[in-house]
Amino acid sequence: MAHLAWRLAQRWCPSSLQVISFPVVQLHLNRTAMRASQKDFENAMNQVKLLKKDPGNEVKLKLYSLYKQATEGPCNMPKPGVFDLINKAKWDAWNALGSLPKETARQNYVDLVSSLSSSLESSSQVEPGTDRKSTGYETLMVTSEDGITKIMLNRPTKKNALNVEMYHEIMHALKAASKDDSAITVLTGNGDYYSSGNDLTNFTDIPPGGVEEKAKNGAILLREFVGCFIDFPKPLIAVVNGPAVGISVTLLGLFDAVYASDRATFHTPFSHLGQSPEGCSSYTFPKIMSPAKATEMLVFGKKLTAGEACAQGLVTEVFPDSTFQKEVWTRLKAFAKLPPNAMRISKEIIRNREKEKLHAVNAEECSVLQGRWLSDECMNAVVNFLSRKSKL
Ligand SMILES: CCCC/C=C/CC(=O)SCCNC(=O)CCNC(=O)[C@H](O)C(C)(C)COP(=O)(O)OP(=O)(O)OC[C@H]1O[C@@H](n2cnc3c(N)ncnc32)[C@H](O)[C@@H]1OP(=O)(O)O
Repeated sequence: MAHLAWRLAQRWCPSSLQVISFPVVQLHLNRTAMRASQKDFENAMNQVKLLKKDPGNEVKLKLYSLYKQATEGPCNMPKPGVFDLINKAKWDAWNALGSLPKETARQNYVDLVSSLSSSLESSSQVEPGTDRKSTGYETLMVTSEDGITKIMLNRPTKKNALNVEMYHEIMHALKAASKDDSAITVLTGNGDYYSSGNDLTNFTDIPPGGVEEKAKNGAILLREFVGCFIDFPKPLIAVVNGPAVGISVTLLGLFDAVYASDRATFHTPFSHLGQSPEGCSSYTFPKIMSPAKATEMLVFGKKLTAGEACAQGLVTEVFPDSTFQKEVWTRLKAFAKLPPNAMRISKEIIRNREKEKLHAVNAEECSVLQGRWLSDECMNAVVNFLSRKSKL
């Protein structure tokens, strides 16, 4: 799915998309007061070809659907099958426009392209070192304020599942946070979930080299991703605002503190999914909570409440959901006032003892998982989820 938008774009803009850093775009899709001419529309199509960076699937689907509506009118494709995910996404986007008039679609397309271009100007005006909100991410909201860089997973309608784009954006945000002037970094989720873990549709975008290549690429991505958490140099704190699943749980063993709402749960259903532990949890969990308790989670998929996770040492402290945000952020702001170099050096001395071991564990876990992703057990579990036969 990650490359869906590129394919979409190339279908109607054959030359490669080259772009801009991409912010949240405020669209007014029903604006009809102005009417874009055919010339404006053609100019906008040419502008899209000049974009330097992938603006993300959701926007590209929007561009695709508006283009189709503007040129062909209401959706006239037969509805693709449930497993034909790419064409289904395109069909859904186009069909959602209903009977929107061609002229309105043309205007909305022009507006969208223009907002993409102007977003480049506004984001480039942000001055480094001041409180700022990053607009360059599609799957995250990143803000830096009061000495705290907050990385918020921002796919609430998908329970903050980590798609390929989000893995890359988190790595990018962590690298930026490691160099910015904030004292601490926080990872949290937008909406009711902290994260539902790996986006299971990641398994559907099969490259020309087939499932073996897919599994190999997944293992490379995962190793690099987890490596960023192992090496992160500043205090890294998880603010677990709701349920956490899979990799969003295992990674907690690499954080320096974990604060959870009493609404949060912690679930690693790897055996149910035909998979195996990652995020260094095969090493960190037995150390944190005892081998037997780790086995209950990682092998038998026992879901823990926030209270249980705290009793077992995975969570630092639990707060009532009604006061969670207020209490946690008050505390984090106080932490962020501590001398940043001292905090960094203290973290370094704690982490350095374990770093080599953690990287070795990470490599081994990724290699084992690469094999699991090719197993019938895993493939059946993914197909069951995608065909909505099973949920956790
Ligand atoms: C390359 C690196 C790989 C690293 C590997 C990591 C391993 C893991 O992380 S394993 C964990 C994988 N996660 C799951 O198995 C969770 C699957 N999701 C669910 O079981 C349920 O969605 C839920 C229990 C989390 C929530 O159920 P609920 O009924 O409240 O909401 P839904 O209607 O199911 O979800 C809303 C919406 O979000 C989509 N979605 C949620 N989680 C995922 C996910 N992990 N992958 C893909 N999509 C997900 C769900 O399909 C719904 O989408 P639609 O509204 O479009 O139907």
